[in-house]
Amino acid sequence: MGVLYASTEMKLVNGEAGYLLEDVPHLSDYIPHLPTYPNPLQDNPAYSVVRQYFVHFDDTVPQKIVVHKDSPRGVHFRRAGPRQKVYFKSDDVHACIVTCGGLCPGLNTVIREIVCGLYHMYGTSKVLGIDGGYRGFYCKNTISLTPKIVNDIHKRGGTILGTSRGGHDTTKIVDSIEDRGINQVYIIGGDGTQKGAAAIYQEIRNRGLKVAVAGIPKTIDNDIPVIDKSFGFDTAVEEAQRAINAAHAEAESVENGIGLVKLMGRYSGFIAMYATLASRDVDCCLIPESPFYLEGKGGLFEFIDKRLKENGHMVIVIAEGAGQDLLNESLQSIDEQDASGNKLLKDVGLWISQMIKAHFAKENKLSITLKYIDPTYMIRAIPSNASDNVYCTLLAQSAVHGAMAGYTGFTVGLVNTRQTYIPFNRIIEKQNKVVITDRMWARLLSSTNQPSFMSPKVINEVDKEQKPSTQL
Ligand SMILES: Nc1ncnc2c1ncn2[C@@H]1O[C@H](COP(=O)(O)OP(=O)(O)OP(=O)(O)O)[C@@H](O)[C@H]1O
Ligand SMILES: O=P(O)(O)OC[C@H]1O[C@](O)(CO)[C@@H](O)[C@@H]1O
Ligand SMILES: [Mg+2]
Repeated sequence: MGVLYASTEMKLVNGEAGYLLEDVPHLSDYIPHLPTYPNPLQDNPAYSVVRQYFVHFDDTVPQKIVVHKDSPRGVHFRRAGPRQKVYFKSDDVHACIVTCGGLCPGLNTVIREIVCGLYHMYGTSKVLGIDGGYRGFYCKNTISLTPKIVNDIHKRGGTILGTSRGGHDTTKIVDSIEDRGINQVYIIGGDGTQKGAAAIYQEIRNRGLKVAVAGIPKTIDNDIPVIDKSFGFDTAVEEAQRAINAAHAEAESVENGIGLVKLMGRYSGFIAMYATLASRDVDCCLIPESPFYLEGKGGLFEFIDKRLKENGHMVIVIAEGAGQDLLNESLQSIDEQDASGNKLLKDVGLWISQMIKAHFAKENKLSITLKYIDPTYMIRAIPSNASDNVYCTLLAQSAVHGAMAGYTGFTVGLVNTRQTYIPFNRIIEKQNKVVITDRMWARLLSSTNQPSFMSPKVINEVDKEQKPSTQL
């Protein structure tokens, strides 16, 4: 195998038959002669029964699992898990955990399992919670975290540490890490947070500090690339069913009833798409990736008219980022941003409700009853469900194993159902989006029987722009 360092950030390892490992940085890449220690897990009775508990140094996971007989082996990521040797003595570990960005089911579970993993698996006893996101590093007091303190936090929604947008000041954050003597930093957050984590890792490396930086990707939007799915997504989709059920009951119970549900998803329509596929009561799903129009032949109004005539009621699910171009045209408003620089969206649910009502009221076309349900924050402020709880536990443990083994500048994530370490660069280079020329969107169209609202010419253009997304 040949090792290729394309830059200080990318660590590529070439192998035979087109094998490529997109490796993660290691503390020993920039600090020579680091001592190693036997992994304390080898004496842990809980794990002693497992044959080959430690992950082999050469274990990697392929990004693509569908291959042809002569395909190159392609991109691989380092398999996550405990290593035979660790780079920190248990007593020397001084870890911290921070949560940033919007809420997501499972945040507290990840916090709990990092703390318990560090204490119970590695015998460490110094873990700090950073209060209120990135700015908490330099303008707030820290919170001491012990297994007792975090014992039942996984049953609560939100984050016990608090969170925020904006306030990322790399120099001040790394000064604070250095001043406090922190040597493992666990950063839980979405795409913006992972960009911030990459900047912190780079500054730590520039200063030559023995500090491991591990990212744990969180977002209900599922807009983080490479990974199979982000934690909290399943819980959010499940909770969205309650809103869709309510919309369906309301619509079904009156003549020409329309139930309209707006779901989160700023740039990616995964929640709307999966909630629609799961429910089977939805007649039309609108997402940011699939443009649509209202008036005229093949437009949304024509479809509503048709469905009401066929069924007497209908349910529409709209992602909050859908149709923003139409909304901006119609309201002629200016763009606003939140503290992190994310575009602040107009309420497309309210707008489209008004447009639909106005359309059918015009010339007394049809008497409709429209109920608009906006469960926005309800789907993300809840505790994680059972499957997300298990997922969060594995992610947290993988992050702890990785940092203890001296890896840094990585995000943990599931790739083809295996826990892996992915370099920050790959995680932050683009956003994961629904690819509307993929099979999944076709499945949705065939389940709702809605039109694609797009001409073949537009589909071709979209095809050129979009590459296949991460499979869920
Ligand atoms: N390019 C960047 N460089 C450094 N820090 C960033 C960058 N983008 C965002 N951040 C910081 O990351 C934190 C979270 O970012 P953001 O508000 O975009 O949420 P997020 O992590 O993307 O989560 P979500 O969008 O899912 O709620 C903020 O404190 C923000 O200042
Ligand atoms: O209102 P807030 O907290 O800024 O967050 C809203 C955004 O956060 C997300 O939930 C992602 O975390 C998006 O779906 C949504 O657009
Ligand atoms: Mg984001």
